[in-house]
Amino acid sequence: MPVFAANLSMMFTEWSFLDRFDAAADAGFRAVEYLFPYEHAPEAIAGKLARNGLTQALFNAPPGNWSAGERGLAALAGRFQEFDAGLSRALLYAEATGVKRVHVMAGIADRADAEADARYRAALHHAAERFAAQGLDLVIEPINQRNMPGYFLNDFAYAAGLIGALGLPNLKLQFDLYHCQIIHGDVTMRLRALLPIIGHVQVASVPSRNEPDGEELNFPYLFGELDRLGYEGFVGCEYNPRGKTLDGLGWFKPFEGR
Ligand SMILES: O=C(O)[C@@H](O)C(=O)CO
Ligand SMILES: [Mg+2]
Repeated sequence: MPVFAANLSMMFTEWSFLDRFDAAADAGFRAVEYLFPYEHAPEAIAGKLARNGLTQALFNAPPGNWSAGERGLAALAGRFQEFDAGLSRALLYAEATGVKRVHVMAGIADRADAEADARYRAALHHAAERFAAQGLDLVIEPINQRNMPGYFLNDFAYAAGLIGALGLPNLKLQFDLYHCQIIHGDVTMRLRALLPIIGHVQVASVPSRNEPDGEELNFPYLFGELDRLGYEGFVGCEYNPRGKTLDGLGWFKPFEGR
């Protein structure tokens, strides 16, 4: 059965960020993920993980100025120094939390722009080498244009081609079923084809991005498919609860404590 990681940027937001760790553990989660840890001291987060017996499944490297609309720096011109400083910051939190994979975002840029493409490849190469030295995977995630207009990495085939072309053993795909269904559909066949390069999975129902319990996707089938494929990584629960987080955990009952 999949090992689910509660996404603390979206779930348990009734609690303050640091209290979300306790709430997730009390609800039966054994792992957590979130977008960004950087407003909190690494030791504070490490303490919460340890006290609750939680595994840190994933977080994102600093994305630039998020509140100003930036969504990563890897493909952007003139931002390499800031990008690299962000990697150092992520590595600090990786060491404290024991996380084994970090999501590096591309940024808002035109994928048809050959210079942006070259910058993105060079930045990923650099970041993957820095991460490898600390035993970490670097994951990249195709994101749909409805949620993130103008985001550079907006296609699963392009991401897979890039991972293949760079040939870096620790560069992997973050396969968010929600984005895959919106961008392409045919989720099961893509999971099957891309399994060898998948480093992390995330889920939410489509189109609402609420609990993974229905709408366009058949989650019991997809969770079973991850098992049949032998996927051994985490499945991040990156959804906005319809109401209170705890009231929406019916879908999770069969997996509690795993
Ligand atoms: O799917 C998403 O949006 C996230 O996984 C992310 O990392 C960027 O928002
Ligand atoms: Mg995602």
